[in-house]
Amino acid sequence: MITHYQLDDLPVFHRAVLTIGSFDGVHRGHQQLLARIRRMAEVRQGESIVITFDPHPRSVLRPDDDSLRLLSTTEEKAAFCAEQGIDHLVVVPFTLAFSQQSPTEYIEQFLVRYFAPDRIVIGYDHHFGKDRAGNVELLRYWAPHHGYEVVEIAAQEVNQITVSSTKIRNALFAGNVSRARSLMGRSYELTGRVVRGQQIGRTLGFPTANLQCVNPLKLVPAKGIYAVRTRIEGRVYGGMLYIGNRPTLEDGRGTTIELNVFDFSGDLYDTELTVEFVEHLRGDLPLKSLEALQQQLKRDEVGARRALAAKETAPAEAGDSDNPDTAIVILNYNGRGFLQTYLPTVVANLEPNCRVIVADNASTDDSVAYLRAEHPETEVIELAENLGFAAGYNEALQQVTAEVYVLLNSDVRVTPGWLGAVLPLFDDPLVAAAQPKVLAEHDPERFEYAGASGGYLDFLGYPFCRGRLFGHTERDEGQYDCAAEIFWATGAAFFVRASVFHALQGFEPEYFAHAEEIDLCWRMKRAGYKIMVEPAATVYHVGGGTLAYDSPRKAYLNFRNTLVTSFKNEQTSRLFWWVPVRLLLDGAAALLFLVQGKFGHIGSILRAHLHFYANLPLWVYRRARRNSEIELARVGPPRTDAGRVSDSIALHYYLLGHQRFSEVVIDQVEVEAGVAAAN
Ligand SMILES: Cc1cc2nc3c(=O)[nH]c(=O)nc-3n(C[C@H](O)[C@H](O)[C@H](O)COP(=O)(O)O)c2cc1C
Ligand SMILES: Nc1ncnc2c1ncn2[C@@H]1O[C@H](COP(=O)(O)OP(=O)(O)O)[C@@H](O)[C@H]1O
Repeated sequence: MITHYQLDDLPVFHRAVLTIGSFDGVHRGHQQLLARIRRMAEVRQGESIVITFDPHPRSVLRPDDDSLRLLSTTEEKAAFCAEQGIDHLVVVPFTLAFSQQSPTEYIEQFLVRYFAPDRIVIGYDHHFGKDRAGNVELLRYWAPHHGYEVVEIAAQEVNQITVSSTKIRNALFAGNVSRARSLMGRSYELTGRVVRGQQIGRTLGFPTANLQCVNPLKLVPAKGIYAVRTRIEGRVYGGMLYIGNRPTLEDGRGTTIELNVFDFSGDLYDTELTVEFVEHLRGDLPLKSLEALQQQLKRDEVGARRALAAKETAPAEAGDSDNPDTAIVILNYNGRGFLQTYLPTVVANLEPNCRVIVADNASTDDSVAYLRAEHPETEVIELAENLGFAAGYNEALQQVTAEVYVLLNSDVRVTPGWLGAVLPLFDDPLVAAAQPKVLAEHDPERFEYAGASGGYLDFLGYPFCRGRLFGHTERDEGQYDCAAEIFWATGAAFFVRASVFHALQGFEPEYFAHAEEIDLCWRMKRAGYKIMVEPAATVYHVGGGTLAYDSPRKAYLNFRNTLVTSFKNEQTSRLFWWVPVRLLLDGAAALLFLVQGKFGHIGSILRAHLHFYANLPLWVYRRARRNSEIELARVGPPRTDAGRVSDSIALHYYLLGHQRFSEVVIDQVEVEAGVAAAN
C-alpha cells in the first residue's frame, strides 16, 4: 500500500474504487467494508483507495471542542489499511479552505480531478462541501456526467460501524481492553516518548518508564493497571502499565502513564515505546505507604505475568460478535424432564459467541442419553459423583474456558434477548456478576422466590430480594425494572466473569446447595467488584425443583449456609455482637415454626447451629484463607454498601407488616445498564 499526504503528488489512478471517511480505529466493521472495496477493485482490475483527512475535520471545524479522542493515529490507520490489502491511502490535509468548497466544487475539483473514480462507495448519510450540503443524491446526479458509479452503504451497516466505534470508545473509557480487542480485531495500542519522572520507581525495585503520548488526541484508557506488551529494539517484552495520578504519592503531577518492563534493564529515556493493552488488572488505589505500594507492585507483577501467559495460550479471539466469549453451563441432577422442557428455550435463544454446556452431576436418570440423542449441539461434561451445586460447578467450570459463565438452573425458561440484555454489563471490567429478572414459571405475573429482581442483604446478614421478602413474592408491575447495583445475584441464572470466579476459588464447596451465590457475591464485592441486575432480560424459574422450598432440609441448608456466609464475610469488629443476635433471631424463628407446627424446621435450625459450631475451626481457617484471596484479587475499595440495608428485614416483615421491597428500601439507586463507568 502507498500512503499519500499531498494531493499534488498523486499518481494517475486506474479504475479507482474509492471510499471516504475517518475510519478511526479501522475496527471490524471498517475491515468488512474495506474488504468489499478491495474485492470490487479486484473484479474491475482497478485500484482500491481510502480517502481520509488529517487533522480530523472536527478539530478544524470546532477548535474549541477538546472532547475529540481518537482510536488511531494516521500512522496506525495507514498500517491497518495496509493489513486489509488496500492499494492507496490518501491523507488529505483538512483545512478551513478545503471545508468551504461548494459540494459541486468538491465533486469536480477534488474527487474527479484527483481520482477520476470508477466507483464511489459511500455511507447513506455521508455529507460533504460547505455547510455539509452535499449528499449521496448529489453524487448520483453528477455520476453520468463524470462517468462514475455510486454505491451506497446501507443504513444498517453504517449504524453498525458507528455503534461499534462508540462501543470501543466506551469499553476503553471503562478500561475494558479485552472488549475493545474483540471489537477492533486487534489490541489497542498507545505510543509515547519516555520522559523523566521522580526516579522513585527504581528505589522500589520497579523502574517505571514515564510515557508522554506522541499524539495528544489519542484516547487514553481508564485509570488503572494493565498487563501489556511492548517492543524494544525488535524484541517483545511483557510488562505492566499504570495510568493514574498516583494517589499514594499525592505529588500533583496529574495523570501519568508509567510502564514497568519485565525482564529488561537499560536506559529508555527519549525513546519511543508502543504498548499493546492485553488485559485490565485493577483500578488505581491510594496505598498507605511506599512499602504498601511496593507489595502491591509485586502482586501486580504476578497478575500481569499470569494474564500475559494466559493470552498466549488462549484460543483464537472470538468472531465478529460484540458478545464476550460466553458459556451457559447448566448443572443437571436427574433433571431430564426439565431439560426436555427448558433446554430448547436456551438453544433457541442463543446469540453469537455463546454456547451451551450441560454438566451432569452423576444423574441416575437418562439425562445424558437424552442429551446425546436429542441435543447433539450441546456439550456434556459428566461429573463422577453428585457434588451438589457448589462443588459441582467448581469442578465443571475447571473444564470450561470462557470470559463469562452463565450458570443456569435446569428449570429455567429463558426469553428472546435475555443474553443480549445482560452481557453488555460485562463491558465494565468492575462488573463481576449479574442476573436477569426472575419471574415464577407457574405464576408468571409474580417474581420468583430465588432472586426476583436482584438480591439484597440486611444488616444482620439476612438475604431478601427486590420483589421478595421472606416467603412473600410481589406481582411484577414493572416497579423494579431499572438496572441496579445489588448485593447478590441469584444462582438460578448467574452471570459471572470467569476470571473473577476462578481468582476467588469459586463457590464454598461445603455448602452443597443454597446461599453459595450470596457468599461468592459478597467476596466479589469485598474485592471491589460490582454485582448487577438487568431486568430488561426476563427468565421464568420453576424453583424448588430439586429441593422443595418448604422442606426441612432446605431450611437446614438455608440457616447453616447464611450463618457461615456472615461469619466468613463480616468485619471482625461486627462478629462479636453479631453471633449472639443471630442466635436470638434464629431462636425466634424456631418459636415461629413451633407455632406453625413445623417441627422438622425447628430441628433444622438446631442442626444448622450444631453443624456450624462443630465445624468452627474449618470456618475460622476458611475465613482467613478467603480474606487473603480477596486481597490478591482486589480491584478497588469494597463495594459492600451497595445493596445492603442498615436495618432488619425481620423487623420490617414481622413487626411492621411490610411485605414489599419498596417499603424497606425507599430510595432505589437507579443505574443505567451499560454506562456504569469503571472508575
Ligand atoms: C503496575 C503499577 C501499579 C501502580 N499502582 C499504583 C497505585 O495503585 N497507586 C499509586 O498511587 N501509584 C501506583 N503506581 C505508580 C507509582 O506510584 C509510581 O510508578 C512510582 O511511584 C514511580 O514513580 P516515578 O516514575 O516518578 O519514579 C503504580 C505503578 C505501576 C507501574
Ligand atoms: N525494566 C524497566 N522498565 C522500565 N524502565 C526501566 C527498566 N529498566 C530500566 N529502566 C529505566 O529506568 C527509568 C525509570 O526509572 P524510575 O526510577 O522510575 O525513574 P523515572 O521516575 O524517571 O521514570 C526508565 O525511564 C528507563 O530508562
